[in-house]
Amino acid sequence: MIVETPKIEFRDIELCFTAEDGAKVQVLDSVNLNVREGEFVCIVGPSGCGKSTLLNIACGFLKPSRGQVLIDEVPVDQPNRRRVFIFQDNSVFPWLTVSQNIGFGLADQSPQEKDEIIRRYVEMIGLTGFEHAYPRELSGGMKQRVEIARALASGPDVLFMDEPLGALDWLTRLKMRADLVEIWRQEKKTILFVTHDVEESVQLADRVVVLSDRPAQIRAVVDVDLPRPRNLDDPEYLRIRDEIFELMGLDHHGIEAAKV
Ligand SMILES: Nc1ncnc2c1ncn2[C@@H]1O[C@H](COP(=O)(O)OP(=O)(O)OP(=O)(O)O)[C@@H](O)[C@H]1O
Repeated sequence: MIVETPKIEFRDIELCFTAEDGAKVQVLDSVNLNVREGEFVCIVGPSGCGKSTLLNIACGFLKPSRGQVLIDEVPVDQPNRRRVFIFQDNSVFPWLTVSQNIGFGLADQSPQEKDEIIRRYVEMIGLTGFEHAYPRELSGGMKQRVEIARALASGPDVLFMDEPLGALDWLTRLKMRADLVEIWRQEKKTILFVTHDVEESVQLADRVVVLSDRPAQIRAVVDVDLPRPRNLDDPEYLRIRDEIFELMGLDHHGIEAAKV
């Protein structure tokens, strides 16, 4: 029997912060999770439960109080340029053009290789014609595409994404989700993606990790075994979505009614 080595392994992660008044705040409790190479895993859970904290530990920005994260069987103890973190708040450099932003991390390549990589990612994110534009000339969605392209161009093997579409309007967000699926299909990177949005998680992920209230534990890991691109009217898609809502203690029908 072949036992697959996980790409990312969370082993019994606990994290406590010390608040301003000295009180201990436990954020994560006994989190165990294996992520396979090339897998797209979404993390959902109540606001403030510890989703970002978990990602920050995996990326090496924070040290757990107990347990450890391993990537390729090596304990994570600091950030590494092969693992890129993408935040909700766009952090493209305003003084650089689209091409310069995308090429920013490419110090080891020849000028020809660099141009080729930039061209490839400009095309992939659909910004051909905007190579020389500055971020101030781009919409929010376009800037977020540049951010994703910059991350991919640097050749990471793992992408940590913390609500990367959270600041976008609804329509742009829908489009970006579809684009993200396409980019992931082409690149096959391992992605750990935090979102508030259950629908988004079911559209994107191979598996959805549902966290409990703080201190967060893994309440369930839900497989989304549906072909991509996903049909959002597919009864199985809707069943999985509603299962996750239920796991989070939410009634999807109630939410729909509340929107009216
Ligand atoms: N540096 C810190 N010191 C003390 N407490 C912190 C610190 N960072 C985060 N926390 C607390 O840890 C908890 C988890 O925060 P985290 O940002 O991981 O939650 P989240 O699930 O990502 O939240 P949201 O869904 O609202 O983005 C929160 O209660 C937060 O106040």
